[in-house]
Amino acid sequence: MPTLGRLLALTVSGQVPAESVQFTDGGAQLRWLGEGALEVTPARGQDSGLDLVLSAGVHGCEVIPIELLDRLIRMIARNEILPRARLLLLFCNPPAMRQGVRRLGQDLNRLFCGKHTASEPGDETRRAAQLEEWVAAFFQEPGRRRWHYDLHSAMRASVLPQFAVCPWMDGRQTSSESLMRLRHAAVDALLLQEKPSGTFSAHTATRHGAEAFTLEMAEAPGGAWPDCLDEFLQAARHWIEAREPAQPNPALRPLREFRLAREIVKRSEKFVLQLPADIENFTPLALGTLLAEDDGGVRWVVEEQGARILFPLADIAIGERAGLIVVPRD
Ligand SMILES: O=C(O)CCC(=O)N[C@@H](CCC(=O)O)C(=O)O
Ligand SMILES: [Zn+2]
Repeated sequence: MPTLGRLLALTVSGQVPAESVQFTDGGAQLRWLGEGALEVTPARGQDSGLDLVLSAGVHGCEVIPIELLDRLIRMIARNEILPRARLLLLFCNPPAMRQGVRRLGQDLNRLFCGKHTASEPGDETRRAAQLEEWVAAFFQEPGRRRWHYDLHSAMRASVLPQFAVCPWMDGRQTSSESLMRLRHAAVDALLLQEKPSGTFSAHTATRHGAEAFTLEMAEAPGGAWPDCLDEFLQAARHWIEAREPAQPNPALRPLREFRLAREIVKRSEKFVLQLPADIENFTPLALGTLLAEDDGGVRWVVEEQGARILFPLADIAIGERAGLIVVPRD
């Protein structure tokens, strides 16, 4: 296998590869761009006109997405997957990956869309700028299809095991093909964001017009690898090979769509989340349930029909998100 197929090991060990350009046996070019970044160009005559970014490790503790991307890169390097798309493959936050933590300084996934320029300079702001530069160079050619899947893992069980977050965009339209693609990747639900944000998928969607999603992959409790992760790998392989599903699989249930109703934000040190620490994502919430309390008698109570909790987290700084209340989309 070309040594660049070991991008994850190179990234974690901080090594610079001896050769920055290599070829697979099938003639695809692998080009190391810098720490954690590999560009793949299909063999001559194989390019289908798709530019695909797959990223993982924005949060260094989310190991399942890192492992999924590593597996795909190795399969490409071993010529087991023959790319028919240009690929930009990114391990986004090497220092946090080395330490196995979500973040070392600032949350990298809040610094895109240029927000790094207005933040305290540090490793994360520099990395966000670098990732934005690589993406801009990658998406340079007009007229090509642009997709980005930023792989995450919510680090807790979920009633709907795999889900996607669609960033807000002015006049956003999610095509039926992109929804079908998510369903084929064993994604159960889609959350549509209602306002601009500084996530990586928001950046590629709003700045480069890419069809971009944050994908929250299922957990593998106790190392038990659920089938939906293999289904995702199979779908990702098809994206890389530019093979669209021939026709909708009638066995697939439609994607369940949700929208953000409210964001619970910690306002003071007195903030207390009144939910079990191990509550699953997408747990239904009864009307009137007390979710959190904060200074000055502030009470977060469920007021929305069909509400569910997403990303509950008590251990956060003041001003940060402690959870999302989501509701089914009409
Ligand atoms: O906050 C959590 O519980 C972890 C899951 C996570 O990292 N989610 C992403 C979502 C990004 C998006 O809204 O597209 C994040 O918070 O960055
Ligand atoms: Zn994450």
